[in-house]
Amino acid sequence: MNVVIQPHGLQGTVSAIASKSMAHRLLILAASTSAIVDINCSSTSDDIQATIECLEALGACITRTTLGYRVRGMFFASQSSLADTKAAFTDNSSATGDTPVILNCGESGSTLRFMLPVVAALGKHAYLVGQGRLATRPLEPLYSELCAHGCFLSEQGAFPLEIKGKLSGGVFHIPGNVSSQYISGLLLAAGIAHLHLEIIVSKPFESKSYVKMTIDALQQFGINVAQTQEYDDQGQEFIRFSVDEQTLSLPRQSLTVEGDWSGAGFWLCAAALGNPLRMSGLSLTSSQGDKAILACLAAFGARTQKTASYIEVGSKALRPATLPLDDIVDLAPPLAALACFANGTTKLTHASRLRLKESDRILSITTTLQNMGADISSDADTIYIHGHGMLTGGEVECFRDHRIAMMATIAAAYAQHPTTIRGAECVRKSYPTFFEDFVHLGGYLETKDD
Ligand SMILES: O=C(O)C1=C[C@@H](OP(=O)(O)O)[C@@H](O)[C@H](O)C1
Ligand SMILES: C=C(OP(=O)(O)O)C(=O)O
Repeated sequence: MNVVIQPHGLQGTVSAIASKSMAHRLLILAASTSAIVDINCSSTSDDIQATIECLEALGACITRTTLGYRVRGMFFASQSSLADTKAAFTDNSSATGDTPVILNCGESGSTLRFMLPVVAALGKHAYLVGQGRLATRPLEPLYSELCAHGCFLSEQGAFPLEIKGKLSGGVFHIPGNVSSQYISGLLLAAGIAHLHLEIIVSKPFESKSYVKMTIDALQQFGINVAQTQEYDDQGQEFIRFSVDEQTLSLPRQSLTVEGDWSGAGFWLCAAALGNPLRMSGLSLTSSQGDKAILACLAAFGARTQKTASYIEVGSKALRPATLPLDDIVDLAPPLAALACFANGTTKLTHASRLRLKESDRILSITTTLQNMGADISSDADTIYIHGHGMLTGGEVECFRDHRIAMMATIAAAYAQHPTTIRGAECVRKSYPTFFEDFVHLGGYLETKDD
């Protein structure tokens, strides 16, 4: 799908979609019980759907309800005591059977990096497949650590990726600067398989709030994760996450997937460019690191107002900012778009892991915004946006990357001339209703076939 955006400011109120990061975690945990768990989740996406399909292939049954999802855990048996997930795990021979299952992770890095340890925890034999850039996104050292702890995996870098064996507990070493999803996946696996597991995470530890989200999700299922800060023999600091052998317990009531700060970042940055815009459904006490968008907007000089029921952002004269991305990597696209409209040089630092996403996002951000008239450059770890208070508009590709399509759209609404965005359907990965919300906020859009 190609869309043509005419310059026209956005205004009004929009509700946040559900956090796909939290949806993955709660769905995986609910699916690993012997019970039925209701999860309130106001929206879905291709990535959430990929996780659901993998969990169904592993034996869970997940149906869409008016409020979200009803999950019947993979160890559910009508006669079983709902609380006794551990016994179900041990007794259910089909859970450790050797008949391979095929798990399609779509383009979702989270799904792949969570499913590998989860499948290993279940002792299942599986072939994981996926699309787009997923096969070549890094798996090291999760891959080697799984191999060192009882699993066999086929060669990495291509699909299908076979995994078999049963994950054993022990100590796992993960550097903190490749993907926090390795740590989250292992913690989920420990909760599911009642393992004693320790993860030593070396510094720098980036995207750490995503691990906090995992710990919060596990806590909702009664699993506690201890976290300590320690020093090795050379005096180097590291973080140790430890999980004892614990059994998943069932939440007493239905769970709720909170609003998504990462997707909200696009609308909140747009609000700093023109008319005030309000967002509902976002929690200020969320563990999502991307709630730091409000601090980033303040650094640009935008006006932000927080109330119990909504967040409002309004424009003021924008100034450039220097912002480290290490804990807010998914906010790079909207922040880069916003910086084009400030006068002066914005630096988005600690950006190197952007190269490991659905596209090489340092390349896709700079190319896309350049094609819309931006003065932008990069080196290995920083994006420099030399803002001139305007963009011209133009014609751009999305690199099959949802966050690039959404970045181009908000930038286009405030550019001087129309912008054609090619391949805009990729927003489905995280935010299928993005263009509906854009139109609801007053955006001018035409769809155009090739
Ligand atoms: O755990 C998660 O839900 C995510 C972790 C982050 O990835 P990395 O830790 O690989 O940077 C983030 O970019 C991704 O969109 C979602
Ligand atoms: C990188 C992302 O997700 P994932 O790693 O799950 O593919 C994203 O949503 O921007």
